[in-house]
Amino acid sequence: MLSLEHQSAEDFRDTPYGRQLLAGFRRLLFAPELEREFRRYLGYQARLAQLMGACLLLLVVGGYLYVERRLFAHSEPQWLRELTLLRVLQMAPGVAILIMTLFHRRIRLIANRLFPVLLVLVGTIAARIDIQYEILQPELAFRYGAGLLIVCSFFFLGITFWRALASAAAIVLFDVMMAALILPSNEMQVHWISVSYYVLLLVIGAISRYIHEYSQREQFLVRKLLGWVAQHDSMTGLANRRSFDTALKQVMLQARRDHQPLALLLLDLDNFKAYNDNLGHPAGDALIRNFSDLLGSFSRRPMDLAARVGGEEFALLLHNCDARSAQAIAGQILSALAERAMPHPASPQGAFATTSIGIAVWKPGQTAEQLYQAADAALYGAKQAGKNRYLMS
Ligand SMILES: Nc1nc2c(ncn2[C@@H]2O[C@H](COP(=O)(O)OP(=O)(O)OP(=O)(O)O)[C@@H](O)[C@H]2O)c(=O)[nH]1
Repeated sequence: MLSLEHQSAEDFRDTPYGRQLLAGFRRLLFAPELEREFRRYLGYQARLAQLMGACLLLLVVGGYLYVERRLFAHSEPQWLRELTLLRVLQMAPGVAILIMTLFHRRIRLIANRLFPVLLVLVGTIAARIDIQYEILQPELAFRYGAGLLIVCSFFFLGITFWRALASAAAIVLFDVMMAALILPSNEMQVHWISVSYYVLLLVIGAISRYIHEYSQREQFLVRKLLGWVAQHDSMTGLANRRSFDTALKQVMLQARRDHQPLALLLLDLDNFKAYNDNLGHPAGDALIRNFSDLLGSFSRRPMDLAARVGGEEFALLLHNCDARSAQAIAGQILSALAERAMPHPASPQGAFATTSIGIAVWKPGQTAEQLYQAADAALYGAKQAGKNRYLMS
């Protein structure tokens, strides 16, 4: 990794993406939550490759089937019947993949788990056909189909390196087992040449896929980090004004749909200019971070949001929260800040840093702007009434 990138990751160690970039992922495995997210991303990214892979499989196997039926029509009817059945069985997963990739997202997610199994099935059938060709030794033989599928397992299905490796290894293993069962021992010795070829393809495929997936994972983390940066305030890690505005609209829609109350708290640190003037700007920054940390702990449920909406101005959006609960939470915030006892030598309100809070509860028909204005008016009222308190609109 470049030193500049390393530096950026260091700056974002508070995010799961930054932490993962710093921790590294040489084993091609993220922390569990991130790993799930990455696999979903990989599945969606690979949709086109999966469609192409399925079409290719149908085309190649269909072509083989056509030519084989013409070539062997007169010589080995029993083998031909078997071969036709095996080829049709090989085409079935291709059709299944085609159908599943065209379906809804959730079905595709389930389908992604099935792909390694289907691949092993197609590969094992290919190995079985190859062994039969070894026995019959016809003039023209479409052999090493299993080798082709070993390589394909690393590139077409959008499955992780480890799953692809396990699938490819399973194909080789099944091939060895079938050959040991079917071939006489003198022919088995020759078959080891095929096996060594499969192993070589497996190693080449695995190395290329490892390098490819490593850079895919890096890109994924950097993309996620960029998304995070666009939505968060860099100093505090809270949501920024832009993502707050978006979330407010979304949560309001949800509240309207569910007929649930929604509360907005606007918070402004008291006498912050005097704090800066007295203790210096870096100390002011530290107070902002400390307060953000406190406020973040009050955004506990998935649809709640704590944001820094201005210099020393914050917002707390509380889903399914009525006026009584909102006031109780505002009271808790004031107490928690008092408990932290952060000295404020220039505050007329006392020895420690305090905040004022304006509360507004959404009323049906109210727009996001109107709700914000109501909370802002309440905040102004709290300041006018002597600060270090909350006021309902
Ligand atoms: N250290 C620091 N100061 C900031 C930051 N953003 C804004 N400020 C300062 O915050 C101060 C806000 O001052 P005012 O708007 O007058 O508010 P106040 O002094 O808190 O007065 P009241 O709100 O009435 O209690 C200004 O001096 C800004 O320079 C920041 O990121 N870091």
